[in-house]
Amino acid sequence: MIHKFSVRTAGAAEPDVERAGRDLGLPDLEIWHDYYIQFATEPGAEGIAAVCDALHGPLGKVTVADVALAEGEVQVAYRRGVVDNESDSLVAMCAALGLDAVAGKMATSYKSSSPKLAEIIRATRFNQTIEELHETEPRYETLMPSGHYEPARYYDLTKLSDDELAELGKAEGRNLSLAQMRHIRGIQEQLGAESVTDVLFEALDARWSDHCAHTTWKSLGSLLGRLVAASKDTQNPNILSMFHDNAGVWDFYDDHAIAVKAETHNGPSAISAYFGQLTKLGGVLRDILGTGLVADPIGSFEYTALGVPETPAPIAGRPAPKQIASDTIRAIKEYGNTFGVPMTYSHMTFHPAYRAKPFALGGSIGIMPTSAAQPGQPQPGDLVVLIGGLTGNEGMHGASASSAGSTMDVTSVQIGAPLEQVKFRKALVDLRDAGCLRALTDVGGAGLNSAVGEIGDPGGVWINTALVPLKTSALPMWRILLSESQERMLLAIPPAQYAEASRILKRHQVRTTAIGRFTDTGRYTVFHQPALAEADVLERAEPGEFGELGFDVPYELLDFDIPRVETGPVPAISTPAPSWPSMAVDEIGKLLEQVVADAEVASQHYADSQYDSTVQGNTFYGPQYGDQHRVSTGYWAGTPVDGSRAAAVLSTAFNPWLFDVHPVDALRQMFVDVVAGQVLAGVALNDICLTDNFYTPHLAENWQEWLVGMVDELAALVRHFGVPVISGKDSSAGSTATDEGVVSVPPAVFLTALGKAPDAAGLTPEQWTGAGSVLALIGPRTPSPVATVAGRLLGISEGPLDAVDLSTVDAYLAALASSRGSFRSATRIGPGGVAAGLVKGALASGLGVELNPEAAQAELLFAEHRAGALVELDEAALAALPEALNSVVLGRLVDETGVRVAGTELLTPAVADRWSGSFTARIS
Ligand SMILES: O=CNCC(=O)N[C@@H]1O[C@H](COP(=O)(O)O)[C@@H](O)[C@H]1O
Repeated sequence: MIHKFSVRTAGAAEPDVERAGRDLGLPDLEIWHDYYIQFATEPGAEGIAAVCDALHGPLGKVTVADVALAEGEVQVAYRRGVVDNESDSLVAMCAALGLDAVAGKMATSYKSSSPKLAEIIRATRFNQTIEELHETEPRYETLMPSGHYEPARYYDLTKLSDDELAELGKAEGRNLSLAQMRHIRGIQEQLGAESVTDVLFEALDARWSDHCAHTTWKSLGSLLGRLVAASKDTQNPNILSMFHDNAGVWDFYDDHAIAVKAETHNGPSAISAYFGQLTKLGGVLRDILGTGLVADPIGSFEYTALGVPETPAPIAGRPAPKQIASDTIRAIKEYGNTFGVPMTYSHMTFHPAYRAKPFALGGSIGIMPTSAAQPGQPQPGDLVVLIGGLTGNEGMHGASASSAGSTMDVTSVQIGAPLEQVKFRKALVDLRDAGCLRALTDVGGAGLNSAVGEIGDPGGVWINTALVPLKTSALPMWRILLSESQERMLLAIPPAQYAEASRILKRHQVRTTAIGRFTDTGRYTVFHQPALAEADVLERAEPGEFGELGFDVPYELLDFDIPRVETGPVPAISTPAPSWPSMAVDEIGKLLEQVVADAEVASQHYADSQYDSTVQGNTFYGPQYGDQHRVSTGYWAGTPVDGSRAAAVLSTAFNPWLFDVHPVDALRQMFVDVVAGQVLAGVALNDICLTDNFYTPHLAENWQEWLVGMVDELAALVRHFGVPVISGKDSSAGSTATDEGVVSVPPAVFLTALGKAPDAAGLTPEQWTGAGSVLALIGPRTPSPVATVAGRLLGISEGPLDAVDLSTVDAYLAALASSRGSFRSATRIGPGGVAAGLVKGALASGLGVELNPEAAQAELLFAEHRAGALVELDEAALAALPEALNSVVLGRLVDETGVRVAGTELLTPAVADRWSGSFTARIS
């Protein structure tokens, strides 16, 4: 029997619901969760009352049982085939209450008197790929996912023609090419086997995907190798681990190290922005946990570029940009806040090239003892231990479909459940400290196949998929292997440590199953043998009879050589350089109103304020500052080691409009921007490292040339500045076939910088400190209007980017490091240029600035000098500033708030309002 429990707010609507009601134009909106629970034995009135009590807790909620959906209410629930993560928690909760539940399901209900309720919810809060919308009470016969084990399929590839091979390679949503299928036929022949299984096809489809094997980068001439070689050449002693683990590891202070990683979830976020964005954060936090022998996440960051909110989705049925925006905010809030990690940076960009497939980047940094910085190596006989969430029929082909840019369907969406990850986070740290771990890795893209296959390489490993705890009653072997169900980790535990490890995991309520053993056979072996129990795995290192064999293949047969693609030089673009128009002060004022309303400049407080940035108590600075208004900082700093003032400093640089114009020149500007920003904050040049996230199209003109050109430029910059790149990810399928034709993202790379400083107190503050001081512009200039916010608004779209001379930057950085101490405050110059910096400086501090009359020119105010900064200093300190800072005085700070030039107030109420409200108005 199934009972329904609706947990509703007892009194006034919660702020979140009120906000949602306002956003959706439904002022009387009510939102609540319905939990359906299937019991093996009737719980009775007392049991039902106990469940009600447990569900609503003491927080001003009431739970009503078995109340059907009424008129004026709509409910959104997962489709019947999609298994709900809450099911497990509901069953566990009932067990704790002494009730015999077998399955559960959660739904969200909405109520309003508006006749448009269903229409609005369908358009904004509903994902038809994985959800169903009910206007009357749904009838469930059972909540138990039904199914029976489907045996593996066997194919004798030696008997198939090329056409048949090609067809088989693409069957069931696979993305194997004919060449790859021929290679698999070669494996069959070398094994002397009569047939091979679909399990092997699927395993190799994932293993050889761009996501797992970086095929695009390899085909263009070992691009990753070029970056690694350049980073090695820096001989930077802070590099503890680079590109050979789940994250890069940078030496810190006090015998600690910091792991850093960012990755993207572009493909999934285009289908389900909510789950794509949720799992981008979950996935990257797991990467940090799975680095070395466990790093503990101390910060997350995220960046999303999506289409213009006022435009529809270019593919029918896909979420429109506005929905992606609100789903993103909801997802980031739900994962980050629940996991308990401070948000260090978040930003949303609206750019038409991302309307088909957003740029969904999630990142994290974590702290670890230096002794745990290196990844472990499983030893023969060690147990393969799977911990965390259950495995279900979701995230299928996530890695290969996103790599191939092919259609992703219902089952390719990953579903996140942050609480599951909260449980094993602490358990992993305890396991590390108790010396129980030989090695570990996260389970994410390409599921167990990637985790087991990679951690077992080259020594050897076997697993029994029949031991994997499932959400559904049955899944075929290949689905168990490929499922990208979230919140799982894979551990290598020596048998002698297993008892202790299980005790620790049990204490943290983490599901733990030994599913196989590491070996010294050099073979990767997957089979399904229900007769081999976990106790047998714990007892003996040999599997015995395989039962149904998926594959048993030497690792050396699993390599697939990628043919080399030759590329030409990056295209030469010669367009004349436009100049800024001359503008009267009132025209400057009008332009400023528009500039501050652009999403690159406007306050994103609506989103930022929903993300917890102080949890853990280590945040020293950022991600916002300002006594009067909250303005995004140019960097975040945290002090993650107890009792130490040493700071980790995080900052980013990305601007798609620059990459639209010239990807290689844009990369140079972004590199110099992020590095100069770190030096400005107070980090020494050789204490900075980077992570890269390349997101490039695969069907746009010259995409290969641009990609190679960008990688070579990045390698050259790494060598020049001695700033290494220590981790990264390439997402190389940024072109999407849409109803309007192919839409491609610009070839681009997002840069994240991690720096360290011995004392957080020595970092540069950004808030203006007081009347009387002088405000100056410093740094190498990039005066072109091209790709600036103001330039876009003025319709200037053609022309080159400014060249940045590296020796000028060298001299500037040296001067910056030596004279930084004389600045009372300093900010990076970002989108919107000096003018945006002045407006934000005044709004943040409540102080004002009187600009020199000659400052009233468009170029000075709106050019985005990307390596430069706005600095505040005492007049007396001006004379001592080194030449290489290239300083020019802009004006003087005064008590009366505002930005005044030639007697005109530029910071009008309209400017302030547009800066505060534009972002919110566009996405809500
Ligand atoms: O599973 C959680 N997260 C980590 C992860 O490995 N995700 C994998 O990346 C794909 C998106 O790639 P993109 O479209 O950005 O190139 C996604 O579909 C997953 O397979």
